[in-house]
Amino acid sequence: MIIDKLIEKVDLKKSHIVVGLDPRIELMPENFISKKIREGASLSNILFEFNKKIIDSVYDLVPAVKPQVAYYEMYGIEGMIAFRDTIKYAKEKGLIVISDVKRSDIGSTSKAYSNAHLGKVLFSGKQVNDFKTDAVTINPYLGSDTVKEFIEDIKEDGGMIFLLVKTSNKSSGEIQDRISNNKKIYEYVCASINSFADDTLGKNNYHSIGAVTGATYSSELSQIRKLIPRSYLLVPGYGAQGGKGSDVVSGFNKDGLGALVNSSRGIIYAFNRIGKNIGESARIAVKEMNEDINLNLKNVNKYRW
Ligand SMILES: O=c1ccn([C@@H]2O[C@H](COP(=O)(O)O)[C@@H](O)[C@H]2O)c(=O)[nH]1
Repeated sequence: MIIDKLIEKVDLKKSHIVVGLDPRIELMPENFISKKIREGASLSNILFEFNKKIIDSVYDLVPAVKPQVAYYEMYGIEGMIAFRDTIKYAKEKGLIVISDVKRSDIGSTSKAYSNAHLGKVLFSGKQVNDFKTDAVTINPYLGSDTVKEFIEDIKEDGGMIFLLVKTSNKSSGEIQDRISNNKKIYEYVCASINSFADDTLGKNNYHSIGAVTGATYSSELSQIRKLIPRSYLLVPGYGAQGGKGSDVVSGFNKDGLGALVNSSRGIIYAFNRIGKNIGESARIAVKEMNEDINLNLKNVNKYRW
């Protein structure tokens, strides 16, 4: 099961970090782009090579990466080729890949999304779902029938899903924090996560249905931790959105596990701050982030190693 492989890698690398792979041409160093253009590289190759530099520099330090599909879709077919190649390469380097696709739709269409990212699609005997990954993010606000389609696939194939619970953006409370029958809307999502989780418990006592909860809402993170104790939390919002190590510790359990903290811009564009090349800067930024999180976990007696 991916949840157990993930925990194995967390332990091996002593890291709770997910590196976000959100490539944007206009944020890449100019000399990198112009060299690639001179060499005749395609757009997909430029995007992939940028990600490859990051992956090659951090794969031994972190358990997982998270490509956000929007940064590939925006570049059309070329972007999606880079998305496919990035997933494949990251897996080859032993990383868990969480595709941030935030999918869901009516049941039959959810099934198609699930097939695309977690299942198996065959044509003429050949597997054609190029974007097959380890885990995906899901928007649960369409209701349980949409989520169940993904759960069928993870039960069959061992993958993971992370349901949006309390997102990191400024206005996430407009709907997610609304109260109905004395409960916030996101608390209903937590209850549904517990009810979906049957038969997905791994050997480390965490199940395969996780939740996305932003580092920018530390007290909600702490509450959500208690509401869904056996779920892994995917925690974006560290770094560029202002989240710090001290904000994310409430997302961890006493066993020192239970949360994966994502940073995208703070790592992949760290060359702006650190001044070394793309890869070296990303590596330094990951080491700093790891230290920050692990030190804060030690301070609250949740350091595992
Ligand atoms: O609530 C959410 C859900 C997803 N995200 C995604 O995480 C990264 C964050 O990037 P940074 O550059 O570290 O801010 C990005 O892909 C978002 O789409 C999130 O931020 N909040």
